[in-house]
Amino acid sequence: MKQLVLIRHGESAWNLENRFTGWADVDLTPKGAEQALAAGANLKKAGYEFDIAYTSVLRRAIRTLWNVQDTMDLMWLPVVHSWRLNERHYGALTGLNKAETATKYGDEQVHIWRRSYDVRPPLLENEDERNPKNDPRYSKLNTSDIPLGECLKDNVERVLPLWNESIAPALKAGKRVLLVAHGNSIRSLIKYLDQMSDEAIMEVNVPNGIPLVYELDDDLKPIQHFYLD
Ligand SMILES: O=C(O)[C@@H](CO)OP(=O)(O)O
Repeated sequence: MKQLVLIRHGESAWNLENRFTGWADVDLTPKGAEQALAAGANLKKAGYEFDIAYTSVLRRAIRTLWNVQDTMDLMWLPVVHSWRLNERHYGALTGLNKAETATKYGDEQVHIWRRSYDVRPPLLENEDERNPKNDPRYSKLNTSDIPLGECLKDNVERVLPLWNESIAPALKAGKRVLLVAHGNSIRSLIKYLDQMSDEAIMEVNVPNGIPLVYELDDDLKPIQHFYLD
């Protein structure tokens, strides 16, 4: 049996302020940091061990991983940081308050932006200071890989190369994998693993800081999955 544990980062400052976050690099709240410590404690208590960890290049996921590693006495664990695990890029909505945006554009429009599979949010202008090309951590990416706004479909297409080229081979080699990422990058993996329809995946909400354990067979087909709460 192959073991994959997915954790969405703990509560972030913009989760608390109800703002569209995407690639904005906001930190955890004190509650989010506690959620991450509790996730590590629960994994340790249940006897989980890991050989490698994957996370995004955003601090709310990285700090969540650090807290899990610290609690589990696994600070030595090899860690792969990949932009492919970043949250879905929220385009021009990044930083706006979700409730205020719903008042301005209507609940239905905001629901489409948040939960339709293949409708992108309004894109960033190329010159916008929030364009990831201005951020050194993305300087080595091809311009065509740098998003100005993504729907979940785009996120799935971004995550799968990392799955195919690195995560799946690690699992097949018997490594126990811990992956700490974001609501939509984890949704992308769940959709792929459980072969969910474009509609069904949009109903899945991944809670902050609760380990989601996947037990996989040798072909990486899920045997079962459950939250470790
Ligand atoms: O703001 C975001 O980046 C995400 C996750 O918090 O929000 P949503 O629930 O709309 O996917």
